[in-house]
Amino acid sequence: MDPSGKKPRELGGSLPVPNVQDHAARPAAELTPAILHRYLRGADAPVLSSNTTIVPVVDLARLLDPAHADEEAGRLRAACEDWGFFHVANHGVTGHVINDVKDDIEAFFNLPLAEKNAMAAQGSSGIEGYGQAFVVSEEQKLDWADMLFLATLPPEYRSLNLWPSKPTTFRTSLERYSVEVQRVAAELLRAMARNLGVAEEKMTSIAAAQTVRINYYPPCPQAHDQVLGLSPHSDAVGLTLLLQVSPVPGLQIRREGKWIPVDPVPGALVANVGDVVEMLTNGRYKSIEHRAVVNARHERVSVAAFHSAKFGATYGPLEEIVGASGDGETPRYRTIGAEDYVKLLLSSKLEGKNIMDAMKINPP
Ligand SMILES: O=C(O)CCC(=O)C(=O)O
Ligand SMILES: [Fe+2]
Repeated sequence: MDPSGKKPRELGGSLPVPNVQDHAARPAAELTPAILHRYLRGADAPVLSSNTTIVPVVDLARLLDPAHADEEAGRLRAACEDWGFFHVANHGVTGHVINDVKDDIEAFFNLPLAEKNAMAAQGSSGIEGYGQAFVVSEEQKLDWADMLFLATLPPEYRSLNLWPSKPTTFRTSLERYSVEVQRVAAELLRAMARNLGVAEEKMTSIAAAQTVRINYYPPCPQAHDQVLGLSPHSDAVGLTLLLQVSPVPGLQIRREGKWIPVDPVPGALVANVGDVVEMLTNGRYKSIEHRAVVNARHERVSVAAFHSAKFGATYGPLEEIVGASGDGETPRYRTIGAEDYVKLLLSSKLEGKNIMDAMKINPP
């Protein structure tokens, strides 16, 4: 553990891969079988259509209103225990802040490739910047997406050299959005702490740091049903808040062996419990596997804001849940320093719940 709590440098990196937006922009004939092969996967579990299963909605304004807080907290508890995913309505992030960040993201991805590549992640120096993360072998199937991954909070964790300076408003728009979303995360975590009967700080501390992953999924006219925009994974963080920038569906969650679409709800964010909350709650709240599919004709953009503790913290089942001297539930996860946890994450392929499997002890 780094007692200074500073952001460590060499945490691990990702292998360089082709730019997907560039592939998609070229004439179809240039996308040869040899190129496409790196993206093609086999068939998977069936997808339920969105009108058969309804993902829960938590209304943040009601959660913060004493007249409705208890009822809404019950909804939040059920969503965390049973789903791990929910829409957040009335989150209070203004349309203005959201539209600005949307416009600036669109303008960034419309820049010529060379200008975007100037923000590219630098080899093994981390996974921040423009490109693709979590590519650890040449054999691994690739995702049909490019991304811009940036540490946003606290400000001292930022690598500003990788923050686009074009469009000129990008940095201020992203900063404003990131602060607002961190507030939403902290409010949700505070309500979760009350539901769990643990000290608020134990949960809100996992919104102290934030990274943002902006996913750009180009259309995939060939074999889009055999290609994924983002491989199945669970988020290795505390709490994720996702903005589905485009009206195009793509996000799916794994539930009872099926993939369920979580289609964009105008004005709402999508929240999901991450692996760290699963560990802290000793498995009461589950971090659910999810993926993104691609569309044959339409591009799709999403912005995931990941919240976690600052470096220097440790992650493990909370004392209030497992007891200080083994008098509570049996701990089902080991305890690990936040820095070692990030190293474990960055040395792994993005695949299912592999990080959680590495953290499990005492299976039930
Ligand atoms: O694009 C999406 O809807 C999912 C993004 C996601 O799961 C992630 O960035 O971790
Ligand atoms: Fe995710």
